[in-house]
Amino acid sequence: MKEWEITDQEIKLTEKLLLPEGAHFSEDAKNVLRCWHSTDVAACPGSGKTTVLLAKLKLLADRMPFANGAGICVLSHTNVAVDEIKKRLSSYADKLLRYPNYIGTIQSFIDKFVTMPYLRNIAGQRVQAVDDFTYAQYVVNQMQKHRKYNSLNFMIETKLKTSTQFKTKIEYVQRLYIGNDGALYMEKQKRALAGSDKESTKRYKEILDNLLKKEGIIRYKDAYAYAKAAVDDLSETYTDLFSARFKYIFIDEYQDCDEIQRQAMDAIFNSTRCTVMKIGDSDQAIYNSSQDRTPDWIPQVGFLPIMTSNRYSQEIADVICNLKKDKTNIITSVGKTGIKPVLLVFDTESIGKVIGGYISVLEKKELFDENGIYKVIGAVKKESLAGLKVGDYWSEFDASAKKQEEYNYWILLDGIIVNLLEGKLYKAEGIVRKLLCRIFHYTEITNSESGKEFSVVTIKKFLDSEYKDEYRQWISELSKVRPIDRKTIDCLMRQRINELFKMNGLESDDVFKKLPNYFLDGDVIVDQDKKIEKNVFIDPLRGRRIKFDTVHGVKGETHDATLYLETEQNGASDLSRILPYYGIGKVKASNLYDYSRKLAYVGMSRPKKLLCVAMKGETYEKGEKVFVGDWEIIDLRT
Ligand SMILES: Nc1ncnc2c1ncn2[C@@H]1O[C@H](COP(=O)(O)OP(=O)(O)OP(=O)(O)O)[C@@H](O)[C@H]1O
Repeated sequence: MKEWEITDQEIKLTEKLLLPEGAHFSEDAKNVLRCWHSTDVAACPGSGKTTVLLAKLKLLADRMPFANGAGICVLSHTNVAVDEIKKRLSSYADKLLRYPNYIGTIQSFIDKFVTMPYLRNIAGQRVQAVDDFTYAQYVVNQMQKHRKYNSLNFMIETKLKTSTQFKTKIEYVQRLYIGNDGALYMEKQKRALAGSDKESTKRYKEILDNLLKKEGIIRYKDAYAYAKAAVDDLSETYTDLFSARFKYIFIDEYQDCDEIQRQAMDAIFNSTRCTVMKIGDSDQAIYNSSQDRTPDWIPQVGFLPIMTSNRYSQEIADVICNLKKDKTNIITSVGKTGIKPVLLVFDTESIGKVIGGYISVLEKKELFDENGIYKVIGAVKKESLAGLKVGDYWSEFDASAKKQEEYNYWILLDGIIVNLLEGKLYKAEGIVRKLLCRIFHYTEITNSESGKEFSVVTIKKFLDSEYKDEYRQWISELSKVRPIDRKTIDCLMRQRINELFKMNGLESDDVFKKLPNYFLDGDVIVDQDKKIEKNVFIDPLRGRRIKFDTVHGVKGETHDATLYLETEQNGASDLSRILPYYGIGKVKASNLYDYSRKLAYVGMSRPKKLLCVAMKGETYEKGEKVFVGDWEIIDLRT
């Protein structure tokens, strides 16, 4: 790899392009900018990791094209890299986003270049991953079609007779799986249903094998296991191609990679032949669930640190550093501002005052920039979960808010195409249901059972009871149709949607004629910043736009002010679970403690100017002494 020489003048130009007026890169950030060999970069929230990555991309873009047609590869967990390039490096976007460069998500990269080629090789055809239900339908079909599966069929029927949990064979089959020991298991049961050498187990495996080789389908749940096998199967000749095509590889948010993703990255990219830079912060690993056992990322010896945070004040840094695993101090370039973090203490009677309390604090601290970013965030939003959640603080919060892309046919269609190309039929099918929900909405067809509009969940039940075979056939066709492009998929979708309406006697003419123009507008470009304005509270005092979101939703963002809401999961609150990191009580065995610590660390490190935390009275009373001095306490109970 070439160790590029970066002049001071170039750094100055990059600062001008990417940093706020008059700001400079710190010395440790400059070290990263000047480093062109493989290394890990570890840094705290707000240290400018994303900005440094963009700066490196700009420096590389200035040097493109590279010798031998080589390119760069930028991987992350969301498409944020692409969005940031478009927003902050717009004049370089064309150059950076085109071949031979690859910028996208880690999972798509692995699916596209590792898992799917492996499966295609085994199956001799393109493979699609389907949902559990569809897969079980295929399994049951096979069992009933061929006599050799009689013993397996008989075993399942016998078990089903005594089962109180399952009513149908499909429900039962959905829960079957082959364990690591090769035996046949039922989910959540410790004892195998049949050992690995038993006839029914062998036949079950045979069906899975047939479905892969003859039908070209796998269950998406099993894709992970296939990825594992695919990584082990990678040949040197194949990985050599990657080292030749990509000379500079940046893996952002590396802490969020799971075991397989880490193995895949190491197997694909040879860090002695190309520059592999892993950038991350192990304290911000929240992408994998609290059940995930992937060990924390430990940056390799000789890693480059970026120690100074450019986002928040020293007062905020001093209260969040206890949430770091090593609890070391965070130095800030902003220094002390005189604004302490604010704790809003409430109880059941006063929970309704929390948002008003936040607005009063914004007012008191004179934060009323009309372009300011004011957010309210919490870890738990799901309405079906018991316990405190974001919606309890604001009754109009909609946990299922739709994105703008759901309001345009072509964007939904492109989603179907992308997922089919990646072999994710189960995701494509989910989008087909979204699309049907929109069309039912515009044609004013509601669910006759409830009288309400269909949701992606209720429409599944409806399709299943009214059009089971037709819908299955439709989805199966989607997985087989070629080529997978706009024209073909559009044609198939229009035909099937019209058939569905005709069958139901809902519409005899072309239903697309009834859809609004904006829904069918082919020129819509989704702007991530202009998602439908759901979950925005317009404050009546100054008209500030206060956006409600989850902690996951604001990862990587910078706000002017953030209100972090206490929420509950599995019978306890996230804030009570972080008290031990401040010396109150002990960290218990549950992974939820460490997960809550990281969630709070990510959420509370978003604001530039003001951090507010809404805490229940009982949690506050347990940890009262922690807050004395460092926090301004506002008791809403009085
Ligand atoms: N050297 C700098 N001087 C001043 N401001 C900076 C500097 N570097 C970055 N910033 C600003 O600091 C904020 C945080 O930067 P950035 O989002 O790149 O940090 P990050 O390390 O990626 O954060 P996180 O880990 O929390 O996602 C942004 O508003 C950015 O514009």
